[in-house]
Amino acid sequence: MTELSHIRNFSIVAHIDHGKSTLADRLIQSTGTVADRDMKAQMLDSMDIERERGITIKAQTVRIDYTADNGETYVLNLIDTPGHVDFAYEVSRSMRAVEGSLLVVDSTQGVEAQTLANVYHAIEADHEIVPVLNKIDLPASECDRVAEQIEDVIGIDASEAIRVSAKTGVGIKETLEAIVHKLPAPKGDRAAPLKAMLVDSWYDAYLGVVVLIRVIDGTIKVKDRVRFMQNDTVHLIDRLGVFKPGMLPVDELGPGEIGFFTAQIKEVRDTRVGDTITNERKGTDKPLPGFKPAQPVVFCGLFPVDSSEFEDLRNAIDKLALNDASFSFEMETSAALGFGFRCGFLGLLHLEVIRDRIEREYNIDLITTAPSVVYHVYMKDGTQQDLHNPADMPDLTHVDHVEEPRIKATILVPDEYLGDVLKLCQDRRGVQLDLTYAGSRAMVVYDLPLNEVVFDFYDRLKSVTKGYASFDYAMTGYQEDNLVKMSVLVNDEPVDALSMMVHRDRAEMRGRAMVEKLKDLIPRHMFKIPIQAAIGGKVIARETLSALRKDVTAKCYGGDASRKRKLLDKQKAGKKKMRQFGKVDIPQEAFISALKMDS
Ligand SMILES: Nc1nc2c(ncn2[C@@H]2O[C@H](COP(=O)(O)OP(=O)(O)OP(=O)(O)O)[C@@H](O)[C@H]2O)c(=O)[nH]1
Repeated sequence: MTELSHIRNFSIVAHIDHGKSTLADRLIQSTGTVADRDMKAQMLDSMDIERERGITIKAQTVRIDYTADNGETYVLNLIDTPGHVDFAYEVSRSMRAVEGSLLVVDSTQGVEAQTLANVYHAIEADHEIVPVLNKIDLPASECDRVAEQIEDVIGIDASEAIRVSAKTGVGIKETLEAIVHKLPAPKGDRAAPLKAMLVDSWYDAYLGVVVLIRVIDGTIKVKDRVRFMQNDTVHLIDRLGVFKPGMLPVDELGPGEIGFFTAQIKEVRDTRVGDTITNERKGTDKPLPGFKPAQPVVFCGLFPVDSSEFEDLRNAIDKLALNDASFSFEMETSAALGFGFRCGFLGLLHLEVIRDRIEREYNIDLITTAPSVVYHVYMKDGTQQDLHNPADMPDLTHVDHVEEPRIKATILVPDEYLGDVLKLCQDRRGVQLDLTYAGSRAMVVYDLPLNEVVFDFYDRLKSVTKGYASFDYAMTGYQEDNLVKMSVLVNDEPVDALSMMVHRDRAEMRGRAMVEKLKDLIPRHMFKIPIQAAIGGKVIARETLSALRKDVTAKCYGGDASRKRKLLDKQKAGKKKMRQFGKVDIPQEAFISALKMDS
């Protein structure tokens, strides 16, 4: 139990790659929280995939004991927050558990789109913010310019920004002192009934569900019976502790403290982030304002390439979902792809992470169908349905109108690429909301349909700006537009996995691009194959794949059966990565490639 005046709770906000994890590592290391020999670079990024991609996904936390220059020892609780736009929701909720933030900006780069997005979460959570200029060891470091930019663009005082090199350790002591002296101590009442915030939870193979909490009032001890107020369930605390960063048991957690407990909870789904935890008896009657659960916004189908792996895929998805309440799934059958799952994700990165993990950790080859957003379809009979899969779009004659989700996108980009960025946004049906300059960088704000962003917008943005643009977005709401389902027919058979929702004005262009691509991607067969794009019954684009003139086996001399068989076997092996549609084999890459746009 630590006195409130000696606790500081904080998070670090930064744009990707500006050095958040490196700084966290330094703070942990310099305070002796982890012995040097145990120090692995980037302690806080626990999952392999995160380490490989260098991004932090799951919020983690660590308790640091620091003896300040005034001789007093403080407990500093750092909650690590994810830096990527898909996980904005996790950022905002973990911010509510702390009182302050270090705002880390790479002094060779300056403020980026995610710096802004994340610092706004901190401002919204009423944080005291300490600016930190990182990477001052690099020759390209421009602290004065970047400090000025922080003041101009974000509007907070950066005159006392701490100059740090998380790499060499310069400025780390100053950072620790600033945490103690500039960030406020938490408030709370020890004598009040228990009130704790459920900050995060995850599944551990040995312990079951581990719950991360921030105690607001009262105390929590092992063997306490606690109530989850939103869920209205009661659990017996069987283990209580803090992260240093390994799990260290404690007897009690009091106001202002951050720690974890386990209570024989089986599934992450039984724990709602943002829930208020109180005593079973004589608990508080004033729960904390709850968070809204994260809603999946991007959906796609995941199918095993080899249909005999369906059960393995089910097993993999079940396991992944145990630890990720924001990932949703249901079984789906596709005429073309067989049995699979329709899955919902927070965004494209989330999708990629899950797909990679299934392929890598569970060794299952997947076909991913086009990512789609959730449309609101209003029927003529006055009913409304949420459309998660373009293949399920009702017949147009019954549809009154369709609404699609829109986003507000903020893009920061060096001047010289601005023209290309504006063109890209315009091509994606964007409406410009704002354009301002901060030094030699432009900040553009666009209202865009999420649908136009989900597939390859990041890739396109990166390529037209040579990687210099940064991007962030937030959902703004739904808006009606002229949206229709485009189906694709190969050899007169509809390929449901290639259906997509498009804007009517762009349908022909998209249809043409799609059939042209498919013509290149589908190998020639022994017969002519028409490839068509259609809206309702109307064909809007058509290509024909001509027939193979020669039999592949024709080259073999008439009687040599074994050679002939070898050749056919070889063909068969090549077919493994193909799916059959009617009489036509379509290679797996065709599904992804055909959906990429070249605009
Ligand atoms: N030269 C120099 N490099 C640094 C410094 N701090 C971090 N880096 C490097 O910058 C890169 C990004 O640092 P990270 O700590 O992974 O950045 P991050 O902000 O945690 O990134 P995400 O976890 O992806 O959000 C790494 O290659 C670090 O080694 C510094 O002070 N000086």
